[in-house]
Amino acid sequence: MDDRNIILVGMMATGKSTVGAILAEELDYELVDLDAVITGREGRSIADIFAEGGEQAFRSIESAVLQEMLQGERKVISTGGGAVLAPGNAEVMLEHGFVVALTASEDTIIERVSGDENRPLLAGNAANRVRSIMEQRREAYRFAHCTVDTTELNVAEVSQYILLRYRA
Ligand SMILES: Nc1ncnc2c1ncn2[C@@H]1O[C@H](COP(=O)(O)OP(=O)(O)OP(=O)(O)O)[C@@H](O)[C@H]1O
Ligand SMILES: O=C(O)C1=C[C@@H](O)[C@@H](O)[C@H](O)C1
Ligand SMILES: [Mg+2]
Repeated sequence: MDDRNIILVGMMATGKSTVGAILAEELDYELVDLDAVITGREGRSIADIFAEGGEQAFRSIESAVLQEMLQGERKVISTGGGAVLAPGNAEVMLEHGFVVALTASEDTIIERVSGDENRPLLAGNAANRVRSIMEQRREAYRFAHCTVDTTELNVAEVSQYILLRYRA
């Protein structure tokens, strides 16, 4: 039986947290939601970390927690959408598990984030921010071992597909 970690990367609202929870349950693996670990340890919201230290402060906490959480095996690690950005993080993820990139169409992401106030990078016109961030990150998720387009799949279907690929 394969004990490698499964690491989910991808743009905001592609389902990393939701699908990660399903996978961890199915495999009886430890669930690590990076955003939740960061807010739990910091005792403040992601929005507050951004407001108080800027995006750079958040990114350095995120990289440190990521590298720590990647140690060990039998974990499902749902990363935040920008965890792939800092130099070296992609390589360390590839070394420590099976990396799955979740994608979705621009319109799908815009619909999934509507009404959610917890993403500081989407402050202002969320639809325009999603378009511009997707453009900036066009190549950022391509390093993954496999990619799943979630636009037409429900979260159970996404999880089943990942399990098939993981066990193959
Ligand atoms: N395949 C899917 N079909 C329909 N809705 C989905 C799907 N995946 C996720 N969602 C919905 O989209 C929203 C965002 O999902 P989730 O929080 O899991 O995304 P995320 O990738 O963890 O985002 P972030 O990078 O901001 O942490 C939730 O309301 C979730 O139910
Ligand atoms: O895509 C991003 O840069 C982010 C996604 C979220 O998961 C959080 O990590 C934070 O809001 C930043
Ligand atoms: Mg998440």
